[in-house]
Amino acid sequence: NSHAHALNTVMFTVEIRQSPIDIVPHQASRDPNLSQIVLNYDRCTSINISNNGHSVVVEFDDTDDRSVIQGGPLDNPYRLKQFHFHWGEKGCEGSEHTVSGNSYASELHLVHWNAVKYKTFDEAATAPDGLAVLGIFLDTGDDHRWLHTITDALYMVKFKGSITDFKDFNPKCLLPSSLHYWTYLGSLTTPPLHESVIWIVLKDPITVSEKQLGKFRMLLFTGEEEDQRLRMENNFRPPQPLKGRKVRSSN
Ligand SMILES: CCc1cc2c(cc1OS(N)(=O)=O)CC[C@@H]1[C@@H]2CC[C@]2(C)[C@@H](O)CC[C@@H]12
Ligand SMILES: [Zn+2]
Repeated sequence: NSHAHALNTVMFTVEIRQSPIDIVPHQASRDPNLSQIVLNYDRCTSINISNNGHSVVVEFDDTDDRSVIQGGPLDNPYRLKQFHFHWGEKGCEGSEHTVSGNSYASELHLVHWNAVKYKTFDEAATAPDGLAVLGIFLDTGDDHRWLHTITDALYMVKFKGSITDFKDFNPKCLLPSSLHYWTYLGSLTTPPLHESVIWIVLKDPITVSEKQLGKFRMLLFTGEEEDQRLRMENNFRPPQPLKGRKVRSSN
């Protein structure tokens, strides 16, 4: 009958490489073939900052290879497209990846795409080697010297759907001192959860103050026209099953 027919045409996607994950350092394998990652952000061009209803996003001009990440697990340079953050409602949780079960207060994702193999970001976002996301943990402590450039702009993008110019910001100022990393094959952490991300998670966090982090929590999930005002917080996905994947560690 039609019901049985409908059932056997339903597509089931098998999810085997979902993100984030809990990273257990002593279970990660040191791979001598893993070179250091190289970030060429010196000619990067930020364009705007926006609230997409999930996070606050800074977008870059990705029409050429002016800002790329390469080396490490990557076979070719990947172009910087955007960065965004995930955070909690209180300091003890907010990151997406955890380390031996421990969360950080926030996590920064620098998103790059494989413009050598794919024509557009959206096409790359559905390919198994399409995206490379550099994850950086944020710890709470002293003020971060450069984060104010971003937190001072957040009041301009309070509502979902708001966007404003954000020029000449170089994300190099958000990197920790060491580029040691863990790497594994994973996915987007929000729907449609495409399994298209080579994750590179830096071992060392950067430090920001509670005051600076608090400014992210004044953003809203909701738009200006909506009567409900939902504070943007806890926009992180919990760790997903490893399903036999290997996490590799840089030297
Ligand atoms: C990696 C950063 C990123 C990209 C995308 C999402 C989420 C993302 O953040 S995360 N945390 O790095 O996974 C969810 C929406 C996705 C987008 C990639 C491009 C799309 C798949 C579009 O084609 C349609 C929906 C889009
Ligand atoms: Zn993210």
